[in-house]
Amino acid sequence: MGEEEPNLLKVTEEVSSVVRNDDCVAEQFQPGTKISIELQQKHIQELRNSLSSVKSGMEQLRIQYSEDFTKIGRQLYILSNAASGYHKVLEDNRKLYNQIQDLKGNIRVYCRVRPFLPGQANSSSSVAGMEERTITIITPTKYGKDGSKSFTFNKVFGPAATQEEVFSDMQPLIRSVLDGFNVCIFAYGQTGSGKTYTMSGPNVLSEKSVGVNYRALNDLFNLQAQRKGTINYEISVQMIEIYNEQVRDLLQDSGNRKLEIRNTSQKGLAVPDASIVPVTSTSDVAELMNQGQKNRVVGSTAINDRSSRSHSCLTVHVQGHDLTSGTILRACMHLVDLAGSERVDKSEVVGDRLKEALYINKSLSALGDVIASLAQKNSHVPYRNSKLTQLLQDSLGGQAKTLMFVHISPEPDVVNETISTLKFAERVASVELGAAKANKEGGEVRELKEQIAWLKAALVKKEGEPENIQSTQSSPNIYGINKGNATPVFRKNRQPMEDVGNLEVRNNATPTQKALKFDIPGSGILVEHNSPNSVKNCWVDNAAVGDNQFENSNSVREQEPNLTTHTLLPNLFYQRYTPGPQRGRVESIPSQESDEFNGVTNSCSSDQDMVMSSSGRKVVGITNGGVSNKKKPRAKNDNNMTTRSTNPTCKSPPQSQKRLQTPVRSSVQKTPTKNGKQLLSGTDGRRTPSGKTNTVK
Ligand SMILES: Nc1ncnc2c1ncn2[C@@H]1O[C@H](COP(=O)(O)OP(=O)(O)OP(=O)(O)O)[C@@H](O)[C@H]1O
Repeated sequence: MGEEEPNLLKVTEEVSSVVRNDDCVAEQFQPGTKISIELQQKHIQELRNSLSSVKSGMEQLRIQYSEDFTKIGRQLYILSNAASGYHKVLEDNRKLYNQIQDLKGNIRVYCRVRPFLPGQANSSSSVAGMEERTITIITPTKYGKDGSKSFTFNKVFGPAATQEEVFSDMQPLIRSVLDGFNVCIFAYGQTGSGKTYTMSGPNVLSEKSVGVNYRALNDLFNLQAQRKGTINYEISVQMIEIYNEQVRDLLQDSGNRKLEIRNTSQKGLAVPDASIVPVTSTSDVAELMNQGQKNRVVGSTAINDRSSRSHSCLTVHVQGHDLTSGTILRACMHLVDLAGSERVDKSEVVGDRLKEALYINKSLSALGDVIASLAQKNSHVPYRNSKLTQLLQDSLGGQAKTLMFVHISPEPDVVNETISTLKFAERVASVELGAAKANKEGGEVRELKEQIAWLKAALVKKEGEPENIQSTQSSPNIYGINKGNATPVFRKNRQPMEDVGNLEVRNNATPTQKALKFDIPGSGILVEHNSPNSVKNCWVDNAAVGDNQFENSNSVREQEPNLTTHTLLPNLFYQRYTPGPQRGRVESIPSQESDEFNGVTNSCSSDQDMVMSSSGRKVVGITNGGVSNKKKPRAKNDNNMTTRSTNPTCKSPPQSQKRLQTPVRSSVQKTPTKNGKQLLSGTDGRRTPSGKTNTVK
């Protein structure tokens, strides 16, 4: 404690001196300092106040902004909704437009613009603008005052469009093949504009870059699997090319022979001799496409180093069997990659390439002529001027759903070609084909086919009999079928009813069947020219077949010497007996339209097409025309008629056949006479459109 005291004193002294000093200072500055401190305090207070008011202002602003943002957000939301609604409306409009086009049967036209290729300067493009359905091209002044021209199509795809986008837009069309509609998609455009890219893909394929062909089949397989429980589908493909006006099989690697495009043919194939390969998976398809692409003729030109020198066509055949209703549907889809039109001065081709170019241009110009005729609704359409138009005849003039994919290049130096391509495409879009029809065959048609099969079998038997028809007229057993062993022949040659219903020719068709060429109802028509006696006994043909059919039957036969009667029969028969309101109508083709008629059957599904042709717009239906007209009054005498099918020895027909037999049997029991003469019945018991039965003398 003694030590601490001096320290304490020292500190106290120091403090007192500081206080004194301060007092002195305060005394020195007191008046001004006090004022300034007060001022500063005041300013500080003011600053504080203004800070807090700024703060509250800021808070208000923040609230205001957030309210505004919320409002803007809401409005944006409403706007975006409206925009998407607008797009939906646009999309709906497009769908409705497409539906109208479907109903009118317009050929749909999609346009795709190729991007600039790597290494190309892309500073300027001839495409001035694109919308959903419109494309505007910058034109040389002669095409328009404002230097641009617009074209409208069903859909326009810009250079950035992916393969997937392109495919998804045409997917519904492609899918309709499984509902029995024939479909044709063909890629058109100047050389190097991207047709092969769209249809097949680029040279090196990836999952993303594969084209329509592969995607289409893949999609069909998916649907096939989805519908497995209800419909059984069989899918097979053909791949051909038309090179220098010759049709070649792309699925045959060696010894490729020239094929013919048929007017009517076995199984309704347009090119029956081309390989047809069943496919069940995408790997099958990939393999086939590789093979096909490998076999396709390509060559290098100044415009495209892998230019297709041929038109190629992948045809997908579909047959579906509805497990519940029993309905059979058949349809086919052509996927066509046309060779590109080219100006030979630009493509700088010589020799073989030049020859190819000339063939390509010639066939494309034939296509142009066909389109022009169709657009003008001319009665004569020159389908037969090229193999290409023959192949596409059914799609361009038939009841298929057809889509043309027009391709253009963006380079300004080909703008003239671009414009003529787009003009052509506009013309194509104006062609109305009439509503497409599904190739479905319901129970009634199948029933009739079964009857034919049965009758055909009876005739097979009859052919083996020594007696001719004339000599047996008075006998109830006029065909003597009971004398032979009808049943085994019938059964041996008869195919399962389901198959016969489709009237397909099987490879196991026996020589006996082939020998029937002149002796079945359909071929009985042919007999008329050669054997007048026989025709009197042709109890189906004369009742309903017009003269033109005789001619056409002959022409078919001349062109297709190898066709069996199985092929001829259904076509001719179904021309006459079609279900529905057109049933029983007869084709009458003016001679100047022979082109059209000859090709009308160039069909994916010939039976059905013949059915359709009787109701199609190109066919003049004359119910009472031709021979049938003459025979019609005889229908009144049904009860007095006898018929081949009265033969009691014929083995039991299919269920449906029994129905037809009934009136015939009763006619046998009644006296088959009129005016004291015995009559040979021409009735087959089938109803004519008027509900009467067909009869012939
Ligand atoms: N949409 C596209 N995206 C990217 N490249 C494309 C597109 N379209 C085409 N190409 C490329 O452009 C080139 C020419 O295309 P492509 O061979 O398909 O033309 P083309 O119309 O079939 O020609 P040609 O008629 O001479 O056979 C190819 O290299 C192809 O890969």
